[in-house]
Amino acid sequence: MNRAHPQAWHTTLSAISPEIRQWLQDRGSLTRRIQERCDQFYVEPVFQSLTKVYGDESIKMKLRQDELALVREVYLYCCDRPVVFAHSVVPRKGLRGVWRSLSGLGNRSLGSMLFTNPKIKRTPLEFKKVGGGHFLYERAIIRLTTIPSNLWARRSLFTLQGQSILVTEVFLPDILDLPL
Ligand SMILES: C=C(O[C@@H]1C=C(C(=O)O)C=C[C@H]1O)C(=O)O
Repeated sequence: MNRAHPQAWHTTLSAISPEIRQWLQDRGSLTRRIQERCDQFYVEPVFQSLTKVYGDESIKMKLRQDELALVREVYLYCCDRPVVFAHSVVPRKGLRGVWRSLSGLGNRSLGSMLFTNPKIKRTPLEFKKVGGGHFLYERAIIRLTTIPSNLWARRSLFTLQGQSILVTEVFLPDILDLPL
């Protein structure tokens, strides 16, 4: 726990199970990792809007508090079970630039964009355990029938020609039912 900033995201993981660690620290495409372990993978978009960013995301993306960004939220499913809740943020200027195709992505995985262009660079992953009251937790649990007390989340920036998209993924309990 970062006592100075209890709300902070961490660049290292400690005292967690090897199973969830393998998911959290894998820097490859999460979509592809799930597809390799699940025959019926699909993406379900649940929210997309030009809105103000949440919490510390404005600091992370160097945006003013009142600046609008496109927020895309999806669940990644294996069969009929949600295994990841993803929350992605693109500043308005990025929407007019290199990330303009994001708004029309629909139920295609964002990973199909991010991991096919070698010019896209990714920052190191940050991790955080989120619980009641955190906006990521409150939104991630909407599709869950059994509600855990907290969930592991990770995030990183993908940057192309100086324009970034912040991708945050919240790992849902059923992800641990997939083979490692
Ligand atoms: C970044 C990836 O894309 C995944 C799909 C997303 C989407 O479709 O919005 C968002 C984040 C990821 O869970 C990936 O597959 O690694």
